Amino acid sequence: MGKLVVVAIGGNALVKGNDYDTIQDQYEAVCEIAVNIADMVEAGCEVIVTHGNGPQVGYTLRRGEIAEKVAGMPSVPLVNCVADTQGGIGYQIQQALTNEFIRRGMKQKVATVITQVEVSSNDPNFKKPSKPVGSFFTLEQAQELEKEHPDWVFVEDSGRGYRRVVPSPQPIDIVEKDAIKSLIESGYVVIAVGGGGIPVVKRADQTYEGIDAVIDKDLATSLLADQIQAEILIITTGVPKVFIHFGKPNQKALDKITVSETKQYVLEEHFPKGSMLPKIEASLSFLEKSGSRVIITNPESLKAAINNAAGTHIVKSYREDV
Ligand SMILES: Nc1ncnc2c1ncn2[C@@H]1O[C@H](COP(=O)(O)OP(=O)(O)O)[C@@H](O)[C@H]1O
Ligand SMILES: NC(=O)OP(=O)(O)O
Repeated sequence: MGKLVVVAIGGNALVKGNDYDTIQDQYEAVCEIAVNIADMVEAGCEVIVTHGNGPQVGYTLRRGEIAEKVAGMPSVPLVNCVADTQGGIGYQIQQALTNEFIRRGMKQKVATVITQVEVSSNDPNFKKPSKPVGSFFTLEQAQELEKEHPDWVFVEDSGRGYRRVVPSPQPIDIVEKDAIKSLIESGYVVIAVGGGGIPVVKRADQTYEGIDAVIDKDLATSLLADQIQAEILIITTGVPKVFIHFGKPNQKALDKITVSETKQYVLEEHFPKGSMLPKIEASLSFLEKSGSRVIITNPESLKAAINNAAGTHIVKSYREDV
């Protein structure tokens, strides 16, 4: 059996241009990433793919709101928007990967698992929305929209513009973890925990109920990687490596760092809250539980990254890293 690797794809990586990207544009972006994932599978890795939905879930929510306003149709609850994007993006990744394996003459099987992720209804994050979704706006546009919709909250998103935010509770349990594990053991490439998973809470009688939120996909991916005892967690995003002094003239790319060095960089505030920090927190959480290595890189570098030739590698300690 090969190394069990969980690979997360950022939702922003799937939208190339702007709000007017089509579904076909998104499929083309997915197809490019599928080539990189197929390379890893061909190199012998057992792979689970997770993905974000930040832009897409915001668009889906907005479509429902506009349909309600213009045509009086019932709006779609946020939790169902998450489920819709999980299914829609999962379908595209599943088809792109299946086709890539067919082209390569590989008999690899692919399946997407609709994944619920348990959160606590008492999570304090329900009271302070923090997860940016949907379009990017200028400050003036955001102020105008806030006037129009007093219940909407906007934040500045890592120098890229203003975005609406929704509650983002901490993931507690991946409900379908055993199904995901069984599929991997049966030889499937599995797509799971899309959009951070569909947020659900447990009722007193132990049954589940959906709740309106968007879970951070890096945190949910890290939890999944721990619960299925993966060896490596790879978080792909828009940059080939993590930097200190990011965006400044003295920025420096990091090749390999330990958990304790990473914690020091967190204290020195090298990683912004809405972008790189959740990835770093997810990485530390995985390494402090079961994981042995986290790689943060862009999708193009995946194959090189598993051969230690690309990306930023975070390890428990240099001594243990052989
Ligand atoms: N210290 C840093 N090192 C590298 N990238 C950083 C850093 N700080 C902020 N970034 C930015 O954060 C982005 C990743 O966050 P984001 O785009 O929100 O994630 P996702 O790819 O999951 O959608 C990177 O593409 C980069 O532009
Ligand atoms: N759910 C989520 O974290 O999506 P993004 O990675 O697209 O922000």
